[in-house]
Amino acid sequence: MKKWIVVIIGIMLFNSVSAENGYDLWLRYKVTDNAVLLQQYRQQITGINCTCSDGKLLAAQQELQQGLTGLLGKNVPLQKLVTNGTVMLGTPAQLPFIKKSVGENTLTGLGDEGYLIRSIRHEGKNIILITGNKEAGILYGAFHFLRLLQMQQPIAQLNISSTPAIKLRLLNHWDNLNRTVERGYAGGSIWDWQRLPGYRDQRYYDYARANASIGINGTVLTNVNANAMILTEPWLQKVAALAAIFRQYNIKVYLTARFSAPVEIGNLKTADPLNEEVRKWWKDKADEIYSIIPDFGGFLVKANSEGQPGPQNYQRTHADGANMLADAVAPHNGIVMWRAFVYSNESPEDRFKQAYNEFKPLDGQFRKNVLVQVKNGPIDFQPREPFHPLFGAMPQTPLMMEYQLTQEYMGFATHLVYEAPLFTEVLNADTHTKPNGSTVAQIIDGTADGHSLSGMAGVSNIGSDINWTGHPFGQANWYTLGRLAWNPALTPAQIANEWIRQTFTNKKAFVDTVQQMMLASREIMVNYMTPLGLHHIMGYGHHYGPAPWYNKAPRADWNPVYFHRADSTGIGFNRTASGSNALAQYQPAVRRQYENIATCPEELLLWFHHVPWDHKMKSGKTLWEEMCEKYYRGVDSVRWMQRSWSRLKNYIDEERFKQIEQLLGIQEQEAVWWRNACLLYFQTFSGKPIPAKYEKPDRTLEYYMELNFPYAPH
Ligand SMILES: CO[C@H]1[C@H](O)[C@@H](O)[C@H](O)O[C@@H]1C(=O)O
Repeated sequence: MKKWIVVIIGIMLFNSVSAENGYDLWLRYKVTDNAVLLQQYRQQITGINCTCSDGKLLAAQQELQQGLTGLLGKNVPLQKLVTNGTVMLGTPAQLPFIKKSVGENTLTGLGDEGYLIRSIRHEGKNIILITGNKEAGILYGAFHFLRLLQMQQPIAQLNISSTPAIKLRLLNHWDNLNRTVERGYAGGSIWDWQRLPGYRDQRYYDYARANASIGINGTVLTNVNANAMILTEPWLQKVAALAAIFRQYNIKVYLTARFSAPVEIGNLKTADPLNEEVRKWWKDKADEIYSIIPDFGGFLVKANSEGQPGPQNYQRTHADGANMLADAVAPHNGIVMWRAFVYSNESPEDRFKQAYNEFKPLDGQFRKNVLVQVKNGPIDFQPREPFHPLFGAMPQTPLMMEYQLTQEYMGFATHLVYEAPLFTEVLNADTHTKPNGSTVAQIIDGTADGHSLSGMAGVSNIGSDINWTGHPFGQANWYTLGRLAWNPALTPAQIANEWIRQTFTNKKAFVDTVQQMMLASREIMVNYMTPLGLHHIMGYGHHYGPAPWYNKAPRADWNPVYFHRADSTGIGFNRTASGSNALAQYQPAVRRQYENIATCPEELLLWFHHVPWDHKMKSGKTLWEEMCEKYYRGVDSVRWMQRSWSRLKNYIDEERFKQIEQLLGIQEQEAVWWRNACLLYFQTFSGKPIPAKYEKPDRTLEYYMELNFPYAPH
């Protein structure tokens, strides 16, 4: 009998230690597994003192108590007394000693969301002070403090101050009201509309905690391909229930506004933005929304793009449309994010150019509370794109960055692709629009042109899967968005390091290996999918797997052949003056570099040039040989990731180890698929064989051309 009890308890313990499904994201708060450090932490942290008067402070205090109790493996009590090791939370207004101890200037510099974490002496005791002018800052400071412990950093002499560089740090959900998610690969939408507002799922709290921990302060709940129903009263009540939860975590809710809503749900005959009735309808609608959700953030709008209605339906401009909505929300301090991802109904000669052509002339015409939201590149979230030429081209308008966390063109939730290198590559690009510094980062953080409104958004990769993002490493992309929006100067290595230590373990061998994998993963994907500036050669519609041969789409610019333009003379899209001249949209310094085939970075070559197959590359190889080399290297590198991962079995739980092992297995097969399909197809133009030194494709081009999604050659 006794033996059985021991066995059962043993199994329970084993399960509680080993059951890891990724739900906790990077907020695991497991007991510190370094005995020396644990002892120190236990002495340095003895209790929490908080003058909690407000929801955000309460959230900070709860998180600290939960986190510290977990990390220290003992109860960390709330206490009124100040003792050695007290973690004290409060604003200078609540704790007047702070002003003297910290200094007024330092406090002013923190703004509304910044924080200080300091080891100080107070009432003769050594305490850790977490303060900010507003409760929001303290919440962020509390999460930073927990991060230090999760990363096993020293906390003896803390003197940390931090403020966000970007004001609006947002997730964009492409979630539909029927709980499907456009381009979502991690299950259905986490918004349980049917049971809202009555049922407040624990997931909403955990979602908010995760976002707050990385500084995300807003979420657009609904798809940009919008449904006007969300703006009706019963749905707004559901939104209000979410807003009530998120508010405590300093997260505002935003909605997408369908431009034709006045017609669809308002019974008007028109949605013309200059029509008085229409304008009044939106004003009344905004008033109604704010009466239900007093801190509503505002609207995100996709208009006159891919069939969505917009002001151009009435011969009005994007500025007319945006300003009408901006006027409606302005009395409530709301904002409008108007997307620049537009392309017309007819196939353009070069889709690259359309956003710039439509928006640049409107610079200066938008209201103060409008931001134009621009995708990182000119086409559509490809594995590599040059920076969008609108960055720097509209100095009078705050431009907001839109990244895509969900991996629509990067292997869905199947491939391990860490996106931080892609994001920072764009941020660090110099637009050359100002003599003294005008990187994309400086454009979007508002410093280049003196805008106080600034923003960065990521199209969410979150769904109802247990681990939120489908692929366990998808969490890192969500994590990255928040951290980069807070501080665009962070490097991919820093962010990866933080994420790995919190999500898995601090063990050096694991951290080093996984960090290397993550940092390499984006370029690896580029190599096996679209090396040397190839783009948009994926399967039509579903966007999964290679289909460079496809030419049957209803419009030319949805066809891969439109983008790669391979023929017997060469491959690539000529966007120089002798071609579409899209390069004219960049500043001369950028244009000159890209338009000269000798100075154009090879990684962007086929974005801008139609290059002969025997063109000599920097390596001395011909273009064709180089292309083969890249595709083969891409596959080899996935195999390297597999080998690296296989050595890590003993460092983490079996569940996540196996998941990632299996996913890497599929990624390897699909990298081979991309490589073979693309090279076999392009070979029909290059006229040269795949060099004999490489492993031979074991399938024919016809085989790949007949594959139909979702059937991949596994
Ligand atoms: C929401 O629609 C998406 C569409 O599904 C997607 O394929 C493309 O990336 O971009 C569109 C957009 O960004 O509006």
